[in-house]
Amino acid sequence: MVNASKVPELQGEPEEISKEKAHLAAREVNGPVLVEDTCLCFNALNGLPGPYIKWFLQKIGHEGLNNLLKAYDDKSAHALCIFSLALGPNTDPVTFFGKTEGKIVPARGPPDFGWDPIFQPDGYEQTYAEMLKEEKNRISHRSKALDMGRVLVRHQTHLL
Ligand SMILES: O=P(O)(O)OP(=O)(O)OP(=O)(O)OC[C@H]1O[C@@H](n2cnc3c(O)ncnc32)[C@H](O)[C@@H]1O
Ligand SMILES: [Mg+2]
Repeated sequence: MVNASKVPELQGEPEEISKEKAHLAAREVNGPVLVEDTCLCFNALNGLPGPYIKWFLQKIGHEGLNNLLKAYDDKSAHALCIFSLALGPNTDPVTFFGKTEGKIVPARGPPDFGWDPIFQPDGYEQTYAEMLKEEKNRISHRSKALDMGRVLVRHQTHLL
């Protein structure tokens, strides 16, 4: 387990942040690490809040996030999950990710997990929060990232 306080809060594009975080964490533990980050990217805002969604959610909540898009007709967004696997401090981390397209809506459904109530995936009438867990897991950014991870590991046996 890495002491998260020793890993600096990085800024930049999601993939760079994830890779650098894995690299720093691998240096800290002097061994292999797998890091995961989740971004919520508003297309009208060129991808923001993106990797900073945790802080935006904490500070302005679901209503504030909806308000950020008030000035725009485009409410589309994507949920992005990025994993980076660093086998050690001296190897380049391998990154895999998954993306689910959708739109930002006024909160609906149980408010117990993150921004689930304000994200409605394309092709669905329900928000992530209104879906059954199994249904969300089937289409989620995270499950797509893990699918890509499985494919990568299968094709790169030297990773194991
Ligand atoms: O800073 P770290 O240690 O990564 O903490 P974290 O895992 O809570 O933070 P992330 O940046 O990875 O997550 C971004 C935010 O998105 C939320 N979140 C993550 N996965 C989500 C999902 O599938 N649906 C809704 N919200 C999610 C989570 O609660 C955070 O507020
Ligand atoms: Mg995280």
